[in-house]
Amino acid sequence: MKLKVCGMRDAANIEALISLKPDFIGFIFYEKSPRYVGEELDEEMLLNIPSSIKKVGVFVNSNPEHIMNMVKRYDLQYVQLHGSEMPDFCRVLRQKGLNIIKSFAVDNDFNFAMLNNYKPFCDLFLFDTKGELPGGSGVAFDWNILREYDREKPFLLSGGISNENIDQLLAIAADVPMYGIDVNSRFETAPGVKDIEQIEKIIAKIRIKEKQEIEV
Ligand SMILES: O=C(O)c1ccccc1N[C@@H]1O[C@H](COP(=O)(O)O)[C@@H](O)[C@H]1O
Repeated sequence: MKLKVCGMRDAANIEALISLKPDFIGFIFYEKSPRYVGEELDEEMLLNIPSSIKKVGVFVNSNPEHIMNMVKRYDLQYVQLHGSEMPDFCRVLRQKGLNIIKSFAVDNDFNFAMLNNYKPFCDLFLFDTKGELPGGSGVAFDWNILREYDREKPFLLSGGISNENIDQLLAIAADVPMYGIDVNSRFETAPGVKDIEQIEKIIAKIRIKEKQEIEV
């Protein structure tokens, strides 16, 4: 199971996170977020992140020119579209060579059939909790609804994931295989600053579960 750690911007915190080798690091380019990268994100430092760790830019209903500029400036390998972007928007960006993660706001009434039009134009889906904010709410949805998903397109799970609910999540993942999880606000000591010890703990839990599965 892959791990994405989202909402990073502090250089020392990013350095510490890199040593844990997450699969993805996310940077929020949504100005209204408390985790917004701002204008002072260190380009040089981002360019030095090992290529095995994929850099993801998170955008909410941004225009394609801005997205392309940020991709080039920070050498982003993925864009996460976390607003109400339509399939054609994903298609246009993907045609420009970008890897697309499209997020969807999920509640108990979520209709998975609406994903069909997105499938040809996305690399990964991301299921987050529906709420008043576009993302970063720290609230989980009832993951049992994932059993209704056909899993034709691999997905990341997000929304309020923490060390308190990871065991429950891993139990669901045994029935509903997921590409990875995306952790964010429940691991923060301050907006945009992650508690590295807590990240180490969740990685250990994921790895123990994977080891148990190999042994069975
Ligand atoms: O984190 C934010 O502030 C944010 C703002 C706008 C769009 C997405 C955002 N983050 C994404 O939200 C989910 C869930 O985060 P949380 O664990 O509930 O805090 C995650 O995918 C982040 O990438």
